[in-house]
Amino acid sequence: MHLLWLKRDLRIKDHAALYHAAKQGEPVLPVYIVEPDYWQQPDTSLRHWAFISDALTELQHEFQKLGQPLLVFYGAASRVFRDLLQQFPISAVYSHEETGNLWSYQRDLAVAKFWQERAIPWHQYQQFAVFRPLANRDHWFKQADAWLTAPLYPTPVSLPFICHTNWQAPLPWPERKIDLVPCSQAQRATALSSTLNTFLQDRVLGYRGGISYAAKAPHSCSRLSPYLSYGMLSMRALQQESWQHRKAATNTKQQLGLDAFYSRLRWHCHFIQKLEDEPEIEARNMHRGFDGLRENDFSAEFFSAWAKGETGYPLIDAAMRALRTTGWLHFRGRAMLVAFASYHLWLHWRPVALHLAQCFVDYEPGIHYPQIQMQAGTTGINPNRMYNPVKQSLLKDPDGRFIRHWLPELQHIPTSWLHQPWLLTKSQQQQYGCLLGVDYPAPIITAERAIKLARERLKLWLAANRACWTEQKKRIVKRHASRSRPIEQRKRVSERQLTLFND
Ligand SMILES: Cc1cc2nc3c(=O)[nH]c(=O)nc-3n(C[C@H](O)[C@H](O)[C@H](O)COP(=O)(O)OP(=O)(O)OC[C@H]3O[C@@H](n4cnc5c(N)ncnc54)[C@H](O)[C@@H]3O)c2cc1C
Repeated sequence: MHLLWLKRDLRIKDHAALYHAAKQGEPVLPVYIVEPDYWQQPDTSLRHWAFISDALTELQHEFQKLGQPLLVFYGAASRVFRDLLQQFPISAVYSHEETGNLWSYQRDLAVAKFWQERAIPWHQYQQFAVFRPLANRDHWFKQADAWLTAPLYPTPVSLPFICHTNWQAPLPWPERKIDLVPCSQAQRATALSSTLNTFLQDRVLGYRGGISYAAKAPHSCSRLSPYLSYGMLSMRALQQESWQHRKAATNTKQQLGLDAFYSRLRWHCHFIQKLEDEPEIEARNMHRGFDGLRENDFSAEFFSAWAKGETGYPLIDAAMRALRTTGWLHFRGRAMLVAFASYHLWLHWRPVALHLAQCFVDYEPGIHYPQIQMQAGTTGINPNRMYNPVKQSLLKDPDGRFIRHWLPELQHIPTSWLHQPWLLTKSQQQQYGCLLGVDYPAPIITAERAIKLARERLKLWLAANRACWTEQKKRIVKRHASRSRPIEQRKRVSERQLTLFND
């Protein structure tokens, strides 16, 4: 009998591990494990669980139709496997490779040892264009193309029955000592097909012009991230389906939208490959030359204001409060929150990353940590993007729709003052029903002064640490930078990530 271990791959379509486990007609036992230790990690939250538990319910319907229901166990993976071995004649284990957090990396090492000691093979398959191991990035684009355009894995038509299921919805919630307040408007796992269909058929028309505008983004973006993060949707299947739509598209807006979407999808695997190649970047600066830069300056007061959406900068606060309520934020909003925390507030990226990881329903470690480091300026290969919070506000929420929605206390302030409410006189504040420091915070820092200070700090730091700089940078480019041709064939090496901001 084959054991199918489901992790962040909660689907049956284009499922390499299921396909291989079932292809000889051998009985397959599908198992999901809720690991209590995992749910104590500081980058997890019950928002993730709310989505996963619905996804498991959906998946159960699929497995029941195939003939063998899904089993769910609570406990440490090795302990669950030990118990299963006593009940079932398991001859091999099948799963997808997981590029998770440091905890799941260590867990997988322990699990590998467990099966090895029992001489039971554990077959792991790629679920993204992420290669294990990858010597360097010279040929990654080509390899990724080949992988993403390869045929999808067929789904078995049926599975031999082994045993009845051991659970029914709703599954018990894992325990967590401290957690965020629940997310009242989160995306649901049950909405996958409507999200995908409305996007490809209609919402993609607004993708190109809408994804960076705070008020338009929730509708214009695909909103497929949580389905990709927990593997309800296969990345390869999505790429191929969107490509088919692109080929059939006759409307220019639709073509441009699908082109932009298709290129964004590419960044998914590109970023996950970074964490796969260097799992330590979850906790350490990608460029070690930045070690020590911000560690000793952490302000708990600034962090708390930022994390609650109470900095006094309307666009920043609206973005954080939207995220806390919905569990989602568009790319530009995420980048801006990290940049503001890193440069204006001079906070180290690690606590910032953990807070956001808990907030995002779509938390995907492989995208999250490399993106956080990029926005915090610790990769050594990306430009420092210090967003001006007022300029961004005027550009990306010009009529203040997003700000007014998420900061109702600013509702009656005219648009001309909305982006900088601190410029209102006392009597204007009274007139518009919003007293600064009472109804809405006064700015916790002065943006211009904070950025000047950040620039000076960086300049001094770079001057003092120049010696180790170039060697480190070369190492990072070789290991992590995207390129369509090998380094030797290029005149100038630059991170193509820049294209992410051309919208
Ligand atoms: C600091 C920071 C942290 C982030 N953390 C996460 C995370 O934990 N999980 C996550 O899925 N995304 C993360 N992103 C990337 C991006 O913001 C989200 O993928 C996107 O906003 C999700 O919404 P969507 O599915 O509607 O995106 P769309 O614009 O519709 O894009 C479709 C898909 O392409 C991929 N994608 C899009 N943009 C990027 C990008 N810049 N980098 C990598 N992949 C991308 C995602 O899989 C996304 O679902 C982060 C970005 C930043 C700046």
